Amino acid sequence: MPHLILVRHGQSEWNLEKRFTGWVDVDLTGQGKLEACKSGEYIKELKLNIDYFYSSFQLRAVNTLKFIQDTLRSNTKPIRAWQLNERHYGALTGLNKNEMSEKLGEDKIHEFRRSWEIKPDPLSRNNPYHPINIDAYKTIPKNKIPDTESLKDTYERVIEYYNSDIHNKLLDNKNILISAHGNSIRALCKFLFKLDNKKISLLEIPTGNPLLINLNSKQEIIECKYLDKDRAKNLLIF
Ligand SMILES: O=C(O)[C@@H](CO)OP(=O)(O)O
Repeated sequence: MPHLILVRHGQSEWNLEKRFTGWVDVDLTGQGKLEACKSGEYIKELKLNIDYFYSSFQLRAVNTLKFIQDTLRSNTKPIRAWQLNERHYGALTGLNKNEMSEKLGEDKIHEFRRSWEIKPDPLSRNNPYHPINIDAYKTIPKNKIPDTESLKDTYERVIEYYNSDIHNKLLDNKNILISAHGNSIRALCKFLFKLDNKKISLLEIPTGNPLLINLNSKQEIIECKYLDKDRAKNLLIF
């Protein structure tokens, strides 16, 4: 019976500052590092052998995975996939979420954040926050780098990657851990739990709280739970 563990990175510097982050490569805060170590402890208690460790290209997910692997004393080389990156927030990138709610109204900002197809205006390629100007993304083909994304766009790249690289390993009974982001994990959950557009708009993913998904050999989900139960009340809507 294969296991899939999804972890959203620990609190980032811009989570703390409540800024739209997307592909900007910010690191973890002190609290985020603690959340990552705690995630490692919870995963260790499962006494599972994890065959593959994945992260996005982004520092906050890469470092969360490092803390987890250190806690597990695992030397397995992680696989980094840019397709697991956070949703690109376009022209909202870097702006403060509260200030933007005051300016454009809470409903509008909620629509940008949680609707399925609506996307912010594109971010100019001259903007220093644009991924083409960020070193960590140098190896990604330029024509694959978005200027803005809806959750639907994020879903398309995440699920294409999942189907081509991860699905077969689960079929082969391998245990997999993915360290990624709020919206790339929401995309995966929409696919795995067959959530409709209404349900996915209600799904929030907590930082540093591993979601354990147990599958059967046909890849049907038989159980799913957050490992930090105290921080998971009212969270699951699957
Ligand atoms: O800013 C972001 O990149 C994401 C995740 O932190 O935010 P939101 O929850 O608004 O989608």
